[in-house]
Amino acid sequence: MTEILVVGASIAGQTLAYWLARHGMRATLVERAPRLRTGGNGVDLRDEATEVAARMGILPRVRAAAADVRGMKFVDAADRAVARVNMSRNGEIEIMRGDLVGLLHEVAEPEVEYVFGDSVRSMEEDAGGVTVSFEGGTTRRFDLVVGADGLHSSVRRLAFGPEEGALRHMGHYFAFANADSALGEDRWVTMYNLPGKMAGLYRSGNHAQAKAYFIFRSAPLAHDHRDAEQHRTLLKEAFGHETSWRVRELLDGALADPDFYFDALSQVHLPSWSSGRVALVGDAAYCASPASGAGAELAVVGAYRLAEELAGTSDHQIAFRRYEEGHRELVKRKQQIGPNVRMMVPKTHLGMWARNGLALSMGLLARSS
Ligand SMILES: Cc1cc2nc3c(=O)[nH]c(=O)nc-3n(C[C@H](O)[C@H](O)[C@H](O)COP(=O)(O)OP(=O)(O)OC[C@H]3O[C@@H](n4cnc5c(N)ncnc54)[C@H](O)[C@@H]3O)c2cc1C
Repeated sequence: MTEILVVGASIAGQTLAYWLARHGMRATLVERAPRLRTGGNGVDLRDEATEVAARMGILPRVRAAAADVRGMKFVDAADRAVARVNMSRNGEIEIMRGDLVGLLHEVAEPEVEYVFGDSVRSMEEDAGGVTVSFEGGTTRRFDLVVGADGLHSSVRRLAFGPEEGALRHMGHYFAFANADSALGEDRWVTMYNLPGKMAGLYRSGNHAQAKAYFIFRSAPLAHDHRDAEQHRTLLKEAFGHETSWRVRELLDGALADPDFYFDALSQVHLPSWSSGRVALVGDAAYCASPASGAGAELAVVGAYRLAEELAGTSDHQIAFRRYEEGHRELVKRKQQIGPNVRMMVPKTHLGMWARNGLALSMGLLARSS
């Protein structure tokens, strides 16, 4: 039986491990965190990703847990909505990231070996397989290894070299945190802009916990993605002197939140998603960034395709090539995030005015049609 190590138990990793097991392969999932990481805001499933969820038997529960957000509203400093954009769903389902991670765990757990609190220290490949040394001190042998360990993938670093070669800085930094749930309007994403910055609130109809988020434009900063204290300092530098709207309140809450999450808005671009017996899936291979609204979709569809291709041939090189050929086009489309970023974070007052005018006319059009 083919033995596959999948590194990272989130959306890509759990989907992949589930389908590998369904195709008769043995999947071991190793997750660095001591338990599932359930933080984050809403993520979207649409088109083929929704079909994959249906084939996994979780679609009714995904729908039941859907975030129930009506749309986005742009507010002024006095918290008045200057424009609203209703979200036209067209079959798309928004679900809190943690809920999706939990549902995937429910179906994968009976089929898959989970190892929490450990990670890969080194990998040595030979003609017959890969010998993996774990940080916890054990050594095991696998036929293949798949990195599903996110934007700052360790598997990618070990098999493809330093992450600087893969990451593309998209000119912004972002942060998410829990917020005072009395703030914001139920079922609306609220965005408040200053030139090159946005502070916002996310209130889903199905979840009591409000979420705060921040985005700001910046050239690359000397930034260590593991250093939470430094992240707090950088966010404070970007927003600490802003007193308008609710920025101070949201910032104070975010800085005190242990689940605070900060990173550069980055994408992953690689000429190939595999090297020998090691492949990558999800953000590790082709992160499109949270501004794409497509991270979960790319992860679910990519994982499903990779498992299908591995099931279709005993030659992993052919499978890896077919997975890539089948998935590149979707990735390329979803990595085009320029319009989303310009809409969320206009650079100037004029840009904000133009965006609000456009949003207003879209709202009026929607009302009259
Ligand atoms: C805490 C968190 C919050 C997020 N919030 C949002 C959000 O609000 N909106 C949004 O659009 N996207 C968010 N994302 C990113 C989003 O989950 C992905 O874009 C997308 O769903 C693809 O998922 P993935 O499984 O490829 O990667 P991820 O969801 O990033 O998962 C990677 C997994 O690998 C684990 N891992 C990392 N390094 C190692 C290692 N060396 N060894 C073992 N395990 C490792 C991580 O702990 C994590 O569980 C978030 C990611 C995380 C981790």
